[in-house]
Amino acid sequence: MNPLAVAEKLDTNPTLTVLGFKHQIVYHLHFWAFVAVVPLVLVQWRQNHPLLASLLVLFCLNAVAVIAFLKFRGHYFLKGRLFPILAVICAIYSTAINGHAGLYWAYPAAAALFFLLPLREATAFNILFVVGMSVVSFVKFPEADFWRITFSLGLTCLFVMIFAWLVGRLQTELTRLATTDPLTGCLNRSQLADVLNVQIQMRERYERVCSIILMDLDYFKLINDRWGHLAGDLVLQELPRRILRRLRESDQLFRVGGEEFMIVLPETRQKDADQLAHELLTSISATPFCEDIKVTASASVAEVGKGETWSVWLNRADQALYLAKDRGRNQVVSAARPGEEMPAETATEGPLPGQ
Ligand SMILES: Nc1nc2c(ncn2[C@@H]2O[C@H](COP(=O)(O)OP(=O)(O)OP(=O)(O)O)[C@@H](O)[C@H]2O)c(=O)[nH]1
Repeated sequence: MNPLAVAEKLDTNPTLTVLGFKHQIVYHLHFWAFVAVVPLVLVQWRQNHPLLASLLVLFCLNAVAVIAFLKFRGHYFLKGRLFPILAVICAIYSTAINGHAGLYWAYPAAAALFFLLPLREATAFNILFVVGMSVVSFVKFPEADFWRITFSLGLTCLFVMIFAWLVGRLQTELTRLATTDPLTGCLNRSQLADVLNVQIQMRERYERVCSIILMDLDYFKLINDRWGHLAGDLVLQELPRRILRRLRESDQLFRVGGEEFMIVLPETRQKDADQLAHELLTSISATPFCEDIKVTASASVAEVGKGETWSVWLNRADQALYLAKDRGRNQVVSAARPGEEMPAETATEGPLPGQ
């Protein structure tokens, strides 16, 4: 299967929805908080509370900046921390000067903390917040109210913390499911374009090299036909284990098709990637899979060229892989340099599995 054709459809991939979950939360919390707080600026200003009004203006400016950054740059700054810090300061100060009218804002502020900060940070921050609110309510309200406020705010924090913790776990699991292939544990195609684009930017900005290896098992259909689909699956599971033994931490292994894999090798020249590809093919063919299934693979190698898009880069590797298959399989072919054509070849059949 041509990985190019599939990766082209990434824009409509539901995986992006899972990966964009945190951005969505940050966006909506800032947007609706902005809508709610703008009228409060006027109210506090009219009630002659210039400091609180200024803090709220700062809060609104931060919200606008975060929304704009998310909309136009696709990221936000300070990990969204200014929102909870300002919200907490405003809620405590407002309770100190406005009494109950300020206290009501403590509850949404406490909840927002858990959705904007990492869980531990949010928990620590919320403990400080509840202590701060308790001190203010002890000074400001009758003792019965102090206890009510402390317990109700504490309980709200606990409930939201449990909810945020469960949502966080679900999000982690969903991200894992969305980005990895369940059979082999390799990365799936969902982030292929992003990963290649990062390497292209490194090439353009800092002249850093990067190569890819495309690898396709030979006559895999025959393995399925002869030993059964389950044995085929076992071969597909064993293959990444053999490949990963030879890779560096920074290398990434993708399953881009049924029996087709791609390795991204940052900081690796074509010559070195070519040598690695030969070693990988040897490690595949030298020892049978599942004790008696002899497997070979064909591979191609392509170093990223200057000014290339990821699809052109991948296409060069794809052409070279076709050539490796045409030349009889169980071999590595280096991709043509950018702009050059691959030579045409007449097909020769390689050894069949088990032979
Ligand atoms: N067991 C198993 N087989 C799979 C899986 N995904 C794809 N396949 C099989 O892989 C085979 C790929 O066959 P082809 O595309 O003809 O390629 P091939 O037989 O390897 O031949 P060449 O690539 O030309 O050497 C098909 O029979 C698919 O059913 C999988 O997850 N498990």
